Amino acid sequence: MPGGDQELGSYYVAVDVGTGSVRAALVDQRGILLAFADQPINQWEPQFNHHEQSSEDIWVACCIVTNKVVQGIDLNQIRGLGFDATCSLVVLDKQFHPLPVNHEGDSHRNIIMWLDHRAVNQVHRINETKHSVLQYVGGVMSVEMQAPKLLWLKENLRETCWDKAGHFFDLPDFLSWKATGVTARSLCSLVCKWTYSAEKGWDDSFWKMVGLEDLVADNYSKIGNQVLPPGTCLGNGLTPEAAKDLGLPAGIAVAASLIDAHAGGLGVIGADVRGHGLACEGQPVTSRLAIICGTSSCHMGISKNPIFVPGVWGPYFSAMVPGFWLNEGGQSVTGKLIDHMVQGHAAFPELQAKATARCQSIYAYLNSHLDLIKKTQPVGFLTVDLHVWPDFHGNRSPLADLTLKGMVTGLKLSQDLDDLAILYLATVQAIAFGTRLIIEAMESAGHSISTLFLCGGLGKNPLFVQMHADITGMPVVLSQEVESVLVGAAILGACASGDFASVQEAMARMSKVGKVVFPRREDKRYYDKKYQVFLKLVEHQKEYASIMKGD
Ligand SMILES: Nc1ncnc2c1ncn2[C@@H]1O[C@H](COP(=O)(O)OP(=O)(O)O)[C@@H](O)[C@H]1O
Ligand SMILES: O=C(CO)[C@H](O)[C@H](O)COP(=O)(O)O
Repeated sequence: MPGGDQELGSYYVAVDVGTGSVRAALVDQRGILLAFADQPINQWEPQFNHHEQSSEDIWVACCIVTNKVVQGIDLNQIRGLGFDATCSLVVLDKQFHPLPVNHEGDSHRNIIMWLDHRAVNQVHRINETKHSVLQYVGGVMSVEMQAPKLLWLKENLRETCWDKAGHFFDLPDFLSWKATGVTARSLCSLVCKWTYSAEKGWDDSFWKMVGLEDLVADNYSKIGNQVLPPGTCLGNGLTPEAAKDLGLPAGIAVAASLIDAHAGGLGVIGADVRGHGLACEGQPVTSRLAIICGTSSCHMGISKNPIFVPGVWGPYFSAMVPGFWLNEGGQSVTGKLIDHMVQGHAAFPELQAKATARCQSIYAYLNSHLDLIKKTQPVGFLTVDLHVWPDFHGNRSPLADLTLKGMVTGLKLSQDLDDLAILYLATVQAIAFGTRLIIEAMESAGHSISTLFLCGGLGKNPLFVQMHADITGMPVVLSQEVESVLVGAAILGACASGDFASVQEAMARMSKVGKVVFPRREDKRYYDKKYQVFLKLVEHQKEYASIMKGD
């Protein structure tokens, strides 16, 4: 009986390809992780703002982790496989071999990563068209989406890449193709990153207007002309060749995949919240905002009707939860920014040595160091005169301005560990203020959000979580399973296997509330003042730019 306790022996394999590593898990029908493995993946930055990866490397990493998580179990118990991955662009030739996305002609590096900002000129021209598809990406297309990257390849690598290309995949779709041989794309990737409409399909006039008419002429075969809802079972399931690579049984169901943030959304947003004293209890699921915080942060809010939020991606129909519209706010670098600030500080070697001596992560060490130096005041008050604007890689939402830069005000001559810890705190706070700005934009356009569901690597950082609660004034729910993105990928595998009738049913069964972190209301006045400063920072940055532009 699907979903019944007698089937607790049915397992799903979930694979999550993040920016920095590939993770896999063996997950049961209750959404519990029985085994976990991870493997770092290579990134190349051949020039500033060019970020590349290798689809071959990534597949090898997927195989390493899946082989590990199924060790010692009866493979007959595995019912389905689900993939999620970052929304990076994979380029293959007509025989499905990698093609170079770089001037060096290195075909091993055949992925333009999501955070790559090489196509600034191209996205600017796309936005100047004011084409109606732009209404569905928050009004302004991001340089991180696929159309500007395709145009860049056509204009810069015509002979070595563009003319030879047979297939452009979003990374999640590349993985499902590799596992099944099916080139169908997921509705999630095409709607969110490629301007496809769940209701109207491709818009020929857009591709012609931006100079990519060759994709239309080919009936979109290079970018996808068969589109399936996430969780749909693909073809005949896992091919014998992929089964051998992954260490899994041939023929098991493989799901149409999801972008990683969307898998995180599925993994957390549908949990039963009864008994936790949360405002969203008894309220529609649209009162919940999933925030997936890894290298970047993604703010996933759903609605029954389309909501147009300037500067926030979407509305996207059925791209995450079937039947719901999705708005996706985001911050292009969050985990990456924290790492950048901490690792670039003069006291970093001292921090590393002290953390290693205590067998702690550098972040656990910094958090305990802040607790020491705060004395009797709340820890957040240590940044009364140190403020950060976090857009070191442009602003994704809600300002949708890739020219914005990072700012720090309140620097001193000291370079000791206290100084590093307080800069780290101010950076974490700045990211949380960015989330507050995104939530305000979503609410003023019609969303009504009361509760945050946070996951991703930064969910392991209690300071990051508490600051998000304090600064937004909303409770933050953490899932029982820290690796909630993998629960989302497992939900896909479970749906593809036919064990659940719908994504909603699988979400309700497999995502579970763990810890709830409530805001410290007594600190509200302080954070409201710091938020005023935060808003001034960007106002001033724009003034500086305009002064420098003037004669
Ligand atoms: N144990 C930890 N404590 C605090 N922060 C962590 C921890 N582990 C990871 N992080 C943060 O999470 C970020 C990576 O998150 P992750 O979800 O693994 O990223 P991605 O999916 O983009 O590869 C890192 O940049 C780091 O700042
Ligand atoms: O654009 C995105 C989702 O739509 C993500 O930012 C991108 O996929 C990278 O994710 P992560 O920071 O978890 O590696």
